[in-house]
Amino acid sequence: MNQTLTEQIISHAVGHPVRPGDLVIVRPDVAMGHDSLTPSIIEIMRDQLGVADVKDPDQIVLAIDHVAPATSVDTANMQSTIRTFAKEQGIRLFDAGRGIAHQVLVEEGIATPGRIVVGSDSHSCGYGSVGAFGSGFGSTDIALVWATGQIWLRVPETLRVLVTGRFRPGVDVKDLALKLCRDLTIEGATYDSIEYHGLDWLDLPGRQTLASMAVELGAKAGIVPPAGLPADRFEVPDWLYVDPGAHYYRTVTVDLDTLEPQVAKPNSVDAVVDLSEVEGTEVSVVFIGTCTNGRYQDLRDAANFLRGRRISPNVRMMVTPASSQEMERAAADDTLATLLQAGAVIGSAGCGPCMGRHQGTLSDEDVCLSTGNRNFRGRMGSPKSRIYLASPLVAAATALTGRISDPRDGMERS
Ligand SMILES: CC(C)[C@H](C(=O)O)[C@@H](O)C(=O)O
Ligand code: SF4
Repeated sequence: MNQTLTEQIISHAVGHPVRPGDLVIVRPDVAMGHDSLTPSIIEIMRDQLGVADVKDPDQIVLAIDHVAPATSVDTANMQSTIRTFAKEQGIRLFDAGRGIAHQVLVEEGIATPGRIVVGSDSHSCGYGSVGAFGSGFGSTDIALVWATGQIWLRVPETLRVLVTGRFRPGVDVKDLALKLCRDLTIEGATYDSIEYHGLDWLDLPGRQTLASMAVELGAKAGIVPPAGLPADRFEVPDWLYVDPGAHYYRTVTVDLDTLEPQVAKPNSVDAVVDLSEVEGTEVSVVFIGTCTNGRYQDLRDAANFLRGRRISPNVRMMVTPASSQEMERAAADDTLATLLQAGAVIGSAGCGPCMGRHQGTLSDEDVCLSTGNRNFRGRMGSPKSRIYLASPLVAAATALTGRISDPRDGMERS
């Protein structure tokens, strides 16, 4: 039977071939919970489902990443609840400072090709970067997985993104992710699984950027075929391969040879334009971080651009590494030092100000250019603030001038 990667993974999990539209019950390999929702998931499991103990502690992973370390007595108490629960149930916990779950589960080899990884977070689609079926679910669904080990799923249709060409200097995978938001819109792939083809050459961080933004198109999952992943870290099961006979209900093509730097304007992820249309817009904050663009390579790109220069005095620049490991790499060479010398503030590894809860919450007056994935009204703080989304390179160029700037100009200068 000819199948997409999505269909292969779900078929393997249920033990028989599935088709789009089938309703199936699967046993996810991993069910992740983080500090924002785990206390309520525990409550649902215990008070509403009447189940005291999780079915399989080895299936569950917990992370304290959203407001980490705690910022108030309330968040501190919620995090204590999570620690106690993890200890008592024998569940693996990545505590504050280790980093964003979506990054940590990839680093730790918990998300691997062919696995089903569900999480209480919409950006769980990012696990598709390693050829897993990663998907976000609501608290009740996750509580059910913890209680029973299982979840029900409707097999999604698969939308194929076919990428040709190569990025030109100054353009990167974030521009591709934003271009897809522009072309498909925020509802263009509702409940689909997106598969990104033509990218066997793309490195893992690039795949993570791309897959993490599948949900911004409404998708249930976003999978990059695992060919080209570092073989020493990721074993690809023999039943998981790109089948030339697979059926995609729709194919969208993007040619990287002609792709320009892209920017999403406030207040929608699909309000995307070529950078030239918003070039010169004044900003007060630049944020580099998140599960989309907070990795070493992102910090490195910004540092390379800013080396030996100071950011504009009109801008505050926040840099939040996605994990302790990524932060360590940035500290081991001159990446962190370069960013500090340029005037950046470095936050503790985690989600940082992405959701506006700490480490750089935006004021009424702020206009932010962020490397994150969402720019809804009030996303990073005040509902009066405004957020533009772009690549780390555009973020660095913008921090330098205090206005949305094209990194290609700076590259020519240096
Ligand atoms: C807090 C969490 C439930 C939320 C999500 O599901 O995505 C957050 O991570 C986000 O990015 O908005
Ligand atoms: S970094 Fe932002 S988008 Fe990613 S999980 Fe954290 S809050 Fe959500």
